[in-house]
Formats: sequence, structure tokens, C-alpha cells
Amino acid sequence: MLSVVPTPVVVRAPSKVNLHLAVGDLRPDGFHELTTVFQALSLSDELSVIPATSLSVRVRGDDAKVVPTDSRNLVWKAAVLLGRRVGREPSVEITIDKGIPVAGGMAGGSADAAATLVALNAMWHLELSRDELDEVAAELGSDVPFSLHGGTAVGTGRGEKLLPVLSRNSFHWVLALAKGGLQTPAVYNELDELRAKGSPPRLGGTEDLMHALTSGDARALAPLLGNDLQAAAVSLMPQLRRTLRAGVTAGALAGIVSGSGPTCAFLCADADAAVSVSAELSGAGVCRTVRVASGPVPGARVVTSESIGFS
Ligand SMILES: C[C@@](CO)(OP(=O)(O)O)[C@H](O)COP(=O)(O)OP(=O)(O)OC[C@H]1O[C@@H](n2ccc(N)nc2=O)[C@H](O)[C@@H]1O
Ligand SMILES: Nc1ncnc2c1ncn2[C@@H]1O[C@H](COP(=O)(O)OP(=O)(O)O)[C@@H](O)[C@H]1O
Repeated sequence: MLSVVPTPVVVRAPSKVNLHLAVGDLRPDGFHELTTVFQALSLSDELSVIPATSLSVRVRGDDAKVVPTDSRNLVWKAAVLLGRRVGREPSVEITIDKGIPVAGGMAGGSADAAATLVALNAMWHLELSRDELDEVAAELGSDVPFSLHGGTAVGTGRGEKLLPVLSRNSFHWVLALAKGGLQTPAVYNELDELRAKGSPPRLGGTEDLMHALTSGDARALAPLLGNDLQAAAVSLMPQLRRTLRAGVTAGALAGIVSGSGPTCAFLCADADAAVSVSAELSGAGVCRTVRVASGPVPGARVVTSESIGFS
């Protein structure tokens, strides 16, 4: 007898770096008004989703131990929220293969949430529009809409309102992953405290950065990278100063804390330079491990989905 066993819907979702992260004041709703330029990077997570009798989450990879597998996981929240919206029980088994550092400022949880929306949209044949998926994504977290879209985009509001940016060529990055993570709310709080005590310089506009992206010239882009949260991340983890210096000494064009950190992202002149910077940085003893990545890459997307018949 032939029984059809559905194979998983597999979705890949990118990490991100904020090329520019200008943080405005704290809003009454507890979020900060942002102007940010996101770039999606090839360092990614992969999600496999199969139908099941109840909702469950498994996590694999180096950082798996520190990721919750219950209702605290963003993929759990995403499945429940989408299920509620379309009137379905989210009875699926979700396996996350973690390539993105956890609590690293690279939107790993957001990537997984976006991947869940894409996977369930496909598995349940929902055919939800971009706008509908965006609405659910924004409810899950400020970075989730960007994880859906990928590429290079300006984010405003709390980061969830996106406009695509024209970007030529691939940029080559080396990522220095830290020992331990930083919690995003703690880093925003630290910035508020630093600002209350003094006035750390605030980032300016993005006009020159947009020109550098259009030209596709890494050397033009390098001096324009900026992150208002960097001072706060360094204040909470002072050893990041050494990491940032070491990347530039190793030959990167510029280094920046990624989002709320503590991952440091180094822009390199080309792919060969990235390999050489990563080798030198690995030996410098200033981080847990090093990864090479490029961007921009697309947002969360299905990479395989098919059914196999077994007799
Ligand atoms: C800092 C950034 C930069 O892209 O990314 P990460 O470094 O965390 O990846 C984002 O703003 C993080 O976005 P995300 O991680 O989705 O945050 P959310 O779940 O929406 O919010 C978590 C908490 O972060 C703070 N938060 C977040 C966004 C924002 N515009 N202002 C804030 O103050 C709030 O304290 C909020 O309660
Ligand atoms: N799918 C997930 N992957 C990683 N972390 C998750 C996930 N779901 C929930 N979390 C929780 O969210 C926190 C922030 O994780 P992450 O999204 O990786 O970092 P960041 O906000 O710095 O980009 C983690 O400390 C973890 O407890």
C-alpha cells in the first residue's frame, strides 16, 4: 500500500547587521524611535517544519543549549499567532538548525520567527500577501519584518517600517562571535542611562551611506558605518573594544558592533580579504569564534518542500 509521508518544508532565514543604527528617544510604549539601515547576511538559520499532533520545537547547533524550546521561543509564538489568525491549530514539529549566534545582535530569533511564517504559509497553502505576513511579523518583534524581506532596507518606527534600498555588489564581512550574549532591552536601557549622564554623540543622516551602497564600493561604505548602541554594548562588555581594534589591525576596512551586540561585524575589501581577516582574528584570542559572511541576501524563503511516497 502506498502512504504519502510529507517531507519537511525547509526555510532558510538570514541574519542581519545594522549598517546604520540611529536611536531616537524612548517612546511612551517602551520602544525607541529608530532610523536604521539593515543588511541581510548569508550567515543563516534553517528551519524544518512537519505536520504533527501538537506543537513542538527542537534546536540543534552550537548554541542550542541556551535557546528555549517552549512558548518562550519566537517560533512557538509565531506558529500560535499565525494559527490563531487563520483559525488553525498550530500542530507542527519545528526543528531549528542554528547558525546565527544567540543574543548576538544579529536577529537570530527574528529570523526563525520569519521562517516559521513562511513555512506555515506554504505548508497550510494560505497564500497570505506580503502585507498580511508583515502585519503578523511586526507583532512578533521589531526586526521580524526585515527578516522576512532581507536585502538592504531602511527601517523606521521601531524598525518595523521598511523601505528597500538600492545596493550594488556583495559586501564581505567577518563576524566575531562573543562569549555570551547581550539582552537587547538591557542595551537600550544602558544607552538611555549614558544619555542621561552626558551626551554621547548621536549619528547623523544616511545620505552618504545610500550613495556608497548604490556605488557598491566597500571602501566608501566603511567610514560611514555607525551604531548608536555601540557605546552601550561596549559599556556593558568592555572587552568588545579590544575585539573591534583587533579586526581593523587584521586588515578589515572598519568594524562595528552588530545591533545591540555583542557580535562585532568587520567590513572587508573583498572575499579574499575576509578570509585573511578571519584567519588572523581567530588567532588573536579576542572572541569565541569567527564567521565569514556576505550580504545582501534574500529574506526568509523556502529551500525545499516536497512529498515522497513510501510503499
Ligand atoms: C537592536 C536591534 C537593531 O536591529 O536588533 P538586535 O540587536 O536585538 O538584533 C532591534 O532594534 C531589536 O529588535 P527586536 O529584537 O526585534 O526587539 P523587540 O523584540 O521588538 O523588542 C525587545 C525590546 O527591545 C527594546 N527596543 C526594541 C526596538 C526598539 N526600536 N526600541 C527598543 O527600545 C525594548 O525594550 C523592547 O521591549
Ligand atoms: N528562535 C530563537 N533563537 C534564538 N533565541 C531565541 C529564540 N526564541 C527566543 N529566543 C530568546 O531571545 C533572546 C534573544 O535572541 P536573539 O534573537 O538571538 O538575539 P538578538 O535579539 O540579539 O538578535 C535569546 O536570549 C533567547 O532566550
